[in-house]
Amino acid sequence: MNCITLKDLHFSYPGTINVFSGLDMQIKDGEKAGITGTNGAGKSTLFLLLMGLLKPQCGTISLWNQSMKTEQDFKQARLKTGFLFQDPDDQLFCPSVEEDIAFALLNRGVRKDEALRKVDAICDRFAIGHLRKRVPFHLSWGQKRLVSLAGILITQPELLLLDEPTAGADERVVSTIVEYLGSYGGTVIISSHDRDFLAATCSSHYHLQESRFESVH
Ligand SMILES: Nc1ncnc2c1ncn2[C@@H]1O[C@H](COP(=O)(O)OP(=O)(O)OP(=O)(O)O)[C@@H](O)[C@H]1O
Repeated sequence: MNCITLKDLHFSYPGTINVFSGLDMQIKDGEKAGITGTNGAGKSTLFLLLMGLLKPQCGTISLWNQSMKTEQDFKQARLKTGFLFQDPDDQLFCPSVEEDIAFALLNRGVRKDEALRKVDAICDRFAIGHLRKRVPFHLSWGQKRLVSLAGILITQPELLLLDEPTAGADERVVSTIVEYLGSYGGTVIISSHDRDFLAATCSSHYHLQESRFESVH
């Protein structure tokens, strides 16, 4: 089964040239796909379209073989998807790290004591327990990256969309992410300019350029 199928997708930002004019793409369920592409090729835009945060002018987006037609369709799909924004400042908005990490669980109706137990576990795994009471806005870039990741992984999503997860991250953060992805059983799409990181984490490699999504061997 395909996790993602895009057919003849057209998208442009208001008043600008087309980012995509006829993009086709398929990602299988369970695939770990790395995406490369030059600056401005549309990798972040692609993720925003997959999350339903941008709407294509035409073409179809199917997730788990279901065509995404309405906001409700995307809402359901988002419950099963973890999206790491390229800029962690777009992701973190709570007054404390602990609240940010627990947010998605509480938003899904998980009880507070259970959510906090899961926060304990993921903070241990990512060695960020000492940051729990800190204000996310004041963290370093790499710390923000780990907290953002913890906040999306805590729900154990079936699909992970990671937009340049290693940008600005030190070796420890990178190896924490590599280790996590090594034991992750879902579908992952990673946009990155770091080919070594993609080789360490992905089973397939695609290049995005001028609306073409092509497999790289
Ligand atoms: N909000 C916006 N309004 C107008 N144009 C935008 C907007 N966001 C992105 N773009 C343009 O859309 C194109 C695709 O941008 P996008 O950020 O998706 O590329 P990218 O492949 O992720 O690039 P990078 O590797 O630099 O992160 C670029 O030409 C960019 O300037």
